[in-house]
Amino acid sequence: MSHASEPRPMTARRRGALTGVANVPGDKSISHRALILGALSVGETHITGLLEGQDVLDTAKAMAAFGADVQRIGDGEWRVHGVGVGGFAEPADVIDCGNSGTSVRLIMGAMATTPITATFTGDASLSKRPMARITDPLSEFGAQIAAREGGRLPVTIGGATDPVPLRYKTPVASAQIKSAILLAGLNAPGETVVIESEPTRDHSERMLAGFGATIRTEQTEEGHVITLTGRPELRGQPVAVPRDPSSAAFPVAAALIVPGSEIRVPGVSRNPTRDGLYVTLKEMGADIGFENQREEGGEPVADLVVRHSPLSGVDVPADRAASMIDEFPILSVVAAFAQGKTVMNGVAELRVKESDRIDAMARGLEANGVTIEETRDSMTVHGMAKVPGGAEAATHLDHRIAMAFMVLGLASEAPVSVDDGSPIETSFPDFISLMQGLGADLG
Ligand SMILES: O=C(O)C1=C[C@@H](OP(=O)(O)O)[C@@H](O)[C@H](O)C1
Ligand SMILES: C=C(OP(=O)(O)O)C(=O)O
Repeated sequence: MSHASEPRPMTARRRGALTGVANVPGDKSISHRALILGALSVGETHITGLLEGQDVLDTAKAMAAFGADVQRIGDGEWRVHGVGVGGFAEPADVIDCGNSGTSVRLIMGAMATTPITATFTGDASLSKRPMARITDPLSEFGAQIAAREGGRLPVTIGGATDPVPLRYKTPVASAQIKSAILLAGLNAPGETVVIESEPTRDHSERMLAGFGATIRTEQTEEGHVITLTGRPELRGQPVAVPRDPSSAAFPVAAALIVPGSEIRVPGVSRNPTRDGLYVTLKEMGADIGFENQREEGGEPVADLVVRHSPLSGVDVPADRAASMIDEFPILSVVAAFAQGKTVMNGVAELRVKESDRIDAMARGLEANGVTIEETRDSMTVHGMAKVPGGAEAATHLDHRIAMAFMVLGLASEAPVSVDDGSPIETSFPDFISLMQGLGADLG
């Protein structure tokens, strides 16, 4: 699918308090994995609550291209009949992953140990992002790789004919690297082992176990060690996707900084490997309640109740970064309204997301009157009683940058604009209507 949509300028303005219920979309990470594991299973996977954002739709289309039967049967309700581990067919065309790092990296892993060839492309943002972190370990399984200079897309992978299992220590904390290796390990004989220095989101491990793989996680002197036994027969499963804590972060942040607000965000995943933003906001003094804590679809979930709160700046430790890696843009907006400074440590990975998120936030916040300092792997935001606003921020094809600046404009003195809000489609297609439903003036 091609995503060369027209740029969509957007503006957000201060108005009254935000109130009501925010039904945020299904979790993006779990949605991708439900489709991929469904495609690698025998029998039917019935998915409810799937995020129907462009990133996930690109994964669905790719799974059909590799031979799975993928059907949409209603709002967020999908059915996948898979081909089984090692059963992928060679796609007839190039696999265009659009803006989605998760799609391209996990799918490269999923096909790399099957003797077929596939070529992967993406949009201008994805074409700048590093892929050698995935293709290097995949070549150790026996896959043949051809990539553009610097290991960028387009990448062509000739899957290994006789894959060998891998023992691999990830060079950076990344669930995408871990997941690509585990998915490749599915069709290698013996045990594939991934060692992480910091634990990253564990949806692949939870879901692989749920689909019938033998997988275990141990904390050893080497680090966080995940061991998968190859060549399982995965069986299709029902998957109820919980709501995405990374998407919930935007209405939650807006309610915290807009005076008088009180909102409810039901059914949000509270997976501890995704919880760093919420831990940080509580430390800052945020009034967030976690009601009706329960288990849904193998994940802990809760209903969030969020009220406008006076906030104080904090130091976010580097070892928390992986558990909130996509939330730093919106945290930097919240930090602008806190008393004192907020220091975000160990965030170098933000430089290789859909945009260089440190640079994108720093330039946009500065333009809107906020003082921010950056190093290669840290960001410091100086909070202020009144945030001026009044400027446009560039979003660089990055949905989280676009949503973060829209939230800024809901509480700043003057309106805030972005040059292009169209990337919001990738992860949160109903963002504008959901925020308008809470009383926000944006669009
Ligand atoms: O595995 C996943 O679903 C994701 C992992 C993270 O990327 P990295 O693995 O590159 O940190 C995150 O930023 C991305 O939005 C989703
Ligand atoms: C980094 C992100 O996604 P991806 O890597 O899948 O493009 C994100 O959603 O913030």
